[in-house]
Amino acid sequence: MHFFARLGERIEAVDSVVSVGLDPDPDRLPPSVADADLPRWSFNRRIIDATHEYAACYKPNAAFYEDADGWRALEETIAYAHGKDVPVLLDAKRGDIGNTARQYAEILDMADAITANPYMGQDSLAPFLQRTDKGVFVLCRTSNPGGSDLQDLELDDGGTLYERVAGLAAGWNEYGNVGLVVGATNPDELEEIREIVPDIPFLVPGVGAQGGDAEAAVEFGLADGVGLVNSSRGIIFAGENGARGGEPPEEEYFGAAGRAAKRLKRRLNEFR
Ligand SMILES: O=C(O)c1cc(=O)[nH]c(=O)n1[C@@H]1O[C@H](COP(=O)(O)O)[C@@H](O)[C@H]1O
Repeated sequence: MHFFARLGERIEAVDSVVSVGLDPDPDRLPPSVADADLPRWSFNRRIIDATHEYAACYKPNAAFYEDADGWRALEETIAYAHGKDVPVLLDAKRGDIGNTARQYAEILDMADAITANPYMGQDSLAPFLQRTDKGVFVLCRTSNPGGSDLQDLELDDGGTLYERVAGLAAGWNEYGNVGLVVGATNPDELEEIREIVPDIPFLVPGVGAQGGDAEAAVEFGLADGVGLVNSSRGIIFAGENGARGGEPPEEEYFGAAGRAAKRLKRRLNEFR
C-alpha cells in the first residue's frame, strides 16, 4: 500500500495527525533507562507505550542514532512502532549523487518514509522517489531561523527558492509519494506553499519546543486530511517538568509524555 494511503488510514484510526518525534538526546534520558543495555531503545519503548494511541506516525531523527548502539536502538524502535501499527518516518534528510543516494535509499527497507534534502536536485532524490510505496518528504521551508538564508532568496525569474522547490517537488510526484517539509514557525509560507501544491501532504515540524503556529500547521499542512504535525522534545521530555504527585517516578515521567501527545492531538483537532 502507498505510504500516504497507509498514513491516511492511521490518521483516521487514531483521529490524530500528531507525529511524535523520537529524538532521544542521551544527555536528557531519565535515570530509569540509564542502566539498560540500549538506553535509547529502552526510552523509546516506554515513550511508544505511552503515546501510540495518539500517534499518526513516529519520526526518529537519524542524528540521535548514528553510532553502533544507536543503530540497534533504531531498529528495535522501528520494529516496536510497527508492532503497534504506527508508520515510521525516518528523519534522515538525505540527498547525494545518484550512486550514493542508491545506498542511502536502502534505509527505506526498514522505514515507511524519509526526509530528503533537494539541494542536489532530482537525480539525488530519484532512488527514494522510485520506492513507490514509501513516502519522501522534501525539505521546502524549514523551521530554523537560518532557513531564510537560502530558502527565501528571490530568483531572477520570479518567486523564492522555497517556492521553486515546491513546484519542482510537484513535478517529482509521479508516484504520489512526495510530501514537503514546511516549518510551523513560518505560517505565511505555509499558506503560500499550500497554494502552489494543493494536493501534497506536509510534514510540519516546529510546534512545541520551537513555538510554531499549531493552527496554521493544521490549516495548511493537510492535503485531503493527510499530513503530519510533529513535536519531539515537547512530548518525549514533557516528564522533565516535574512531579504530578502520587505516581512512581517512572510512571509519572512517561505518563507526562502520553498526556503531552494527547494534548497536542486535541489541540490540532480543534483546527481539522
Ligand atoms: O525535517 C524535519 O523533521 C525538520 C525540519 C525542520 O524544518 N525543522 C525541524 O525541526 N525538523 C526536525 O523536527 C524535529 C523538531 O523537534 P522539536 O523542536 O523538539 O519538536 C527535529 O527532529 C528536527 O530535526
